[in-house]
Amino acid sequence: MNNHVFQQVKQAGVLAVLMIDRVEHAVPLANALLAGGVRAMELTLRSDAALPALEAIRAATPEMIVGVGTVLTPEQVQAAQERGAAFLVSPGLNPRVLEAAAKIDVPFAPGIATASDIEAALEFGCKTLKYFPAELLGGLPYLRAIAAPYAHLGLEYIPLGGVKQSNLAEYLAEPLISAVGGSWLAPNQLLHEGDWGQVEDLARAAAETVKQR
Ligand SMILES: O=C(O)C(=O)C[C@H](O)[C@H](O)COP(=O)(O)O
Repeated sequence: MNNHVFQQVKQAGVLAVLMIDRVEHAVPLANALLAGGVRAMELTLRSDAALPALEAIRAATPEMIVGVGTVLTPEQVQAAQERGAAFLVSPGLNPRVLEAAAKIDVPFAPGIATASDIEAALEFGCKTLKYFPAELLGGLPYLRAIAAPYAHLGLEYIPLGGVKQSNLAEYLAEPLISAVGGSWLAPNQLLHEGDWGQVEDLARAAAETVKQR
């Protein structure tokens, strides 16, 4: 599977995970993240606004790397790719969905929580995997344990779920970690209040931590 976009996500270091329910929030939000130094984001398909938001962000801020998350069906793979998603992510691993992504060569990071999940992902050539829900599964000690047998394969992981500014540096210091994702960068409350200044501040703090990597 086509994995080069994940090298760009790795360089970005952090991935802002967003639940956008109003398309008009999309561009100011992307601008605030970029102003703070965060240049990768994932729009989750949990609302109808996600795909129109993707189009709006791509048109207004081409420098932002925009992926789509919560991709649960082959139809969603197609729809996200048609609108220009740079990469796709899912909470779990669905072979039908991965097959659809492989067919059209769109980079996909499936969710993994066990060694069996990692092996299923390998079947589809995925090299960057989403470790979800990272903190509840046991954080880095658990990831190191399940990743160890596959160390020679060069897999990299994006932890999501319970990661925030306070544990960001710890995750980024681990060589298995490609980039770190989470919703802490753009909490729903700030979106609803349109507090883009605060989003920019959160992004700046995260970007500073990435620089010290
Ligand atoms: O549905 C998906 O595809 C997702 O990406 C889910 C997110 O990974 C988590 O919701 C992020 O977890 P928090 O940062 O703890 O809020």
